[in-house]
Amino acid sequence: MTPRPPDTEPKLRLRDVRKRFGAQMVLDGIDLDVMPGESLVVIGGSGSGKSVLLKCILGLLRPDAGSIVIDGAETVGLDGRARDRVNAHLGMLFQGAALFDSLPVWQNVAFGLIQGRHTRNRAEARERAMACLAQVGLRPEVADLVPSELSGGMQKRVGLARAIATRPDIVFFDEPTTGLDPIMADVINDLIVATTKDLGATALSITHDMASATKIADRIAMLYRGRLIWVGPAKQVFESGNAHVDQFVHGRADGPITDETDKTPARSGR
Ligand SMILES: Nc1ncnc2c1ncn2[C@@H]1O[C@H](COP(=O)(O)OP(=O)(O)OP(=O)(O)O)[C@@H](O)[C@H]1O
Repeated sequence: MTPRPPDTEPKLRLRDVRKRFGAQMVLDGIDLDVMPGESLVVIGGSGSGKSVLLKCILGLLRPDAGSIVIDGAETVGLDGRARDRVNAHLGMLFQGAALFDSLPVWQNVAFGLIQGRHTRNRAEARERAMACLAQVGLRPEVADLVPSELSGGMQKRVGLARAIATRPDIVFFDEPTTGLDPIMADVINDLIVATTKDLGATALSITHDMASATKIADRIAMLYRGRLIWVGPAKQVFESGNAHVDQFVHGRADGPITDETDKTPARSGR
């Protein structure tokens, strides 16, 4: 049998993506490719547009112009069922975990399985949820608690279990370590690496926590004033040769980044 050629098509391809709010240009022509199985992290200061970029990719915001191709198919302009079909292949860990407080943990994890019609069988959904909870290091007893009974770190684990429950092709991580102490942040970073590897998934994360970025990224891209000013291997981010990147990743007050809102790299557990 002839070996299958390696995947050379990006899992996610952005071309000239633009978004403005009134007079404020937030995304000013973003080009980005994320290859299958790759983990790419977008870094940038507060207000640099990381969340807007993520929302555009997820279809929660419509770009003013440009193209966002997921698995070879254009997604800009899709809505209703067509968008749901795309999103059924995506997993998302929201900032603050965004769990439903009225539902027990296992139902939070199973939510996407039932909603995305991966299964209609409640017992099967619970079984899958329990397996995902074990994967993120939570004991079975946690399954029947409600999120408010859990610590912040445990809630993040539940959010991660939910993100991977549907075995998505692409997982998105929105500031995954925000609000966690440095040790718990490191545990979550390790789990992110382990679970995405286990799925063979592609990962796109946004963060301003450099410890997290360097731990989970194969490549890092820096967003500044609406543009990706540097994209390169994670290992090179501290020797990028770009003065803006250098200032940001070392968290220096002095340098070419002059806008207060642009220079806020955070350590874990900011
Ligand atoms: N729906 C909206 N309407 C108007 N302006 C918006 C909207 N969403 C975002 N913005 C603006 O776009 C800019 C980028 O915001 P965004 O939330 O993407 O930043 P960020 O890089 O994710 O910041 P942080 O790290 O603080 O979360 C900000 O100036 C914000 O006020």
